[in-house]
Amino acid sequence: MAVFLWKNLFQTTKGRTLQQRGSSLYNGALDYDEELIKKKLQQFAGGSVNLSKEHSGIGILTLNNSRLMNAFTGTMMLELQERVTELENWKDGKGLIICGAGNTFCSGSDLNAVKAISNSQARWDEYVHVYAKYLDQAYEVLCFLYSSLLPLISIALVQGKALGGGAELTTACDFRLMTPGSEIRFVHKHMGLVPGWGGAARLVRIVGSRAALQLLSGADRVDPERALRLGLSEGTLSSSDEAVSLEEARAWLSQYTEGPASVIQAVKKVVTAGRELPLEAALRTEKDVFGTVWGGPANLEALAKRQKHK
Ligand SMILES: CCCC(=O)SCCNC(=O)CCNC(=O)[C@H](O)C(C)(C)COP(=O)(O)OP(=O)(O)OC[C@H]1O[C@@H](n2cnc3c(N)ncnc32)[C@H](O)[C@@H]1OP(=O)(O)O
Repeated sequence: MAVFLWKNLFQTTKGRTLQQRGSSLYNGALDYDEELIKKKLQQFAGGSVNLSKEHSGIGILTLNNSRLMNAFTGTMMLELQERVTELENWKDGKGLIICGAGNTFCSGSDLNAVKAISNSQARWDEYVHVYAKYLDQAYEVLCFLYSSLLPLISIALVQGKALGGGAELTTACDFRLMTPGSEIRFVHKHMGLVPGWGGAARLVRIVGSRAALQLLSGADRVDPERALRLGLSEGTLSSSDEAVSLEEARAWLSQYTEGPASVIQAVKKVVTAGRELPLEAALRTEKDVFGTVWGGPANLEALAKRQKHK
């Protein structure tokens, strides 16, 4: 499965940046013009995805669609891709916190968009392609977030509710921190669905297949205590206040992002390779990444200081 996910991801990403990857997983005989599909996604407008890049090397990505509990519209999907591309090109970046505005995380895909697409007078093949693009966009960006191609240590700061695709988004981060009273819930079964943004495969890696099966087949509400027990969350923050919890998440992440960006990014790359690649390829990647830091400025500085580790 790991090999499949990795191959699948890299068949579409190898040698290309997120920005350059225009083609859809669903491209086939009924190939639609990308610009046309983009225009169609733009018809499902609303909300925004905001990025602030802090001097500390931590980026804060905020989903902002308070009217719909931060559900993902078509334009938010497009914006998410743009913001992640910006993060990909951020040389000083070390960490990322993903959170929702209005003190709730994300309620998944915009059900209005899904309904509008299926009710439209569009031809069936056009419907399939627009819907596929919507799904594809989310799937690809979340796979990218989870991969070593974006070498930032990431946290999902779960306040309020993370439902459906919102729960899937939390699994695309390295860590999850939850505020008191918050919940992660894979509600897909109740919608007649299964995860489609890569959330099931990642959940299995995080909590194991038995717990994942329970969470998906029961559409269980996972509160901070259960998430901690399952290893789905790293910790419960002390406050559910929006600003205070963000500050706490920042402080938590800073423990791991202290130091030069080149070294932190290299750490993330070797761990991600170990998580996703077959052993032989992971070992080779590690050797290659080592070569990028060995004799580098941080290494030379440490040698000059005669660093002791007492
Ligand atoms: C592969 C991806 C699969 C998916 O993501 S499928 C989508 C999964 N998500 C859902 O089914 C969420 C359905 N919504 C809910 O359960 C509840 O609205 C929710 C999030 C628990 C919030 O409950 P409350 O706090 O009582 O607030 P509320 O229901 O009055 O919601 C406020 C307004 O937000 C809307 N909303 C919430 N989630 C939405 C969504 N995903 N798409 C579109 N609209 C959504 C909701 O309809 C309501 O709008 P309005 O005030 O009725 O106009």
